[in-house]
Amino acid sequence: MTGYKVANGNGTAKTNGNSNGHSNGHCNGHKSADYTAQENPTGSGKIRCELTPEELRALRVLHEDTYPYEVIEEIADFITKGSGMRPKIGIICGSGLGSLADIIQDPKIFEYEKIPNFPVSTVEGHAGRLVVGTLEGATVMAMQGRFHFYEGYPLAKCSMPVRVMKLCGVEYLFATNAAGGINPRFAVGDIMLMHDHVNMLGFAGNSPLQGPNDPRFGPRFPALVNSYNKDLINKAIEIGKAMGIESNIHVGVYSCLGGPNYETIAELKALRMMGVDAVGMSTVHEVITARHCDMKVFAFSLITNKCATEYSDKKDEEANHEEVMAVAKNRQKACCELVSRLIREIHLASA
Ligand SMILES: O=P(O)(O)O[C@H]1O[C@H](CO)[C@@H](O)[C@H]1O
Ligand code: HPA
Repeated sequence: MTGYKVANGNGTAKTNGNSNGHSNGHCNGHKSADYTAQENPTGSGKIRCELTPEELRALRVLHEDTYPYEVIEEIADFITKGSGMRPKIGIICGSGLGSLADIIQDPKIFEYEKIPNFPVSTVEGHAGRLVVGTLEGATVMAMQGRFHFYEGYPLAKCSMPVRVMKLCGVEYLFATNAAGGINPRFAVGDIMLMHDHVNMLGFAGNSPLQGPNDPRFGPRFPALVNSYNKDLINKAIEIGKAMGIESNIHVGVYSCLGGPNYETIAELKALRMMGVDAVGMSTVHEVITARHCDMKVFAFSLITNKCATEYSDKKDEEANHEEVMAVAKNRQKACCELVSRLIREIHLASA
């Protein structure tokens, strides 16, 4: 064993073995990739200048996770050239809410696996396609499938597509999610317009903006008060009234936890005491990234389950992804109408 550890980009550490005979402690003049020379742990005192394939792979994974401006630019070019469009509105579809992308007209579809340097979706209810087209006259791009921290992606990678959207020309981010309702006034199927968030991953020292800051995206220390656009919230409330679903629309605070496990009763009680109304495992890092690069943000949670905040033996009070998906499917029509009408207003106001 050479005995040192490299992060593999999934938050775990791997120990590299000296299995292929390359780490022999000699400089052989071979021009290798970018790396820091290590003192040879075999004790010969010489510097080892060649990386093992495992080390190179680990470095590549780390590099992929950093997504420099130029890489994001390449992805954005791929999408704008491939679609012939510079979309103005970006939509992220929550669990079971992929139909928000199905209503896009004249769609150009990009499978994530065919987009260079793009991660892949691994969660049921997240198809893994980027759809570019028009909706209510506005140019839009929608992520039918988002990336979550619990899938093993670092937060910067989870929200990297928001920067792609920015470089494609997007000015407005619409982020949607399925969430558990903690506010006792919320019913399953209600929609909570997000007006603020509690970033539990941030409390734990994790941010999509960690690492060197590239000022071409935004400032080192972005302010997050007023992250959720008040005009859009007010317009959405008006639209809710016009749709006759006023009593199912709330304005509240969302909190993102790491997942994939759902919360304990004690955690839910603590969140409620902190003023949280709905809980999920996404969205917050996307909003932070969007605000960092000065996008206007509108976000909502579809309440797919009520979170129990008292101890009980009842199985039906436990959250599960099948229920989340089923409720989202039932409410997709209302969610699509809300989004379409709001996009129409934005489009008309800017025409
Ligand atoms: O936030 P979205 O992607 O809508 O999904 C929510 O639903 C899943 C749990 O059922 C979690 O991924 C949670 O974050
Ligand atoms: N907790 C966390 N994430 C969720 C929930 C929940 O109850 N429902 C949907 N996503």
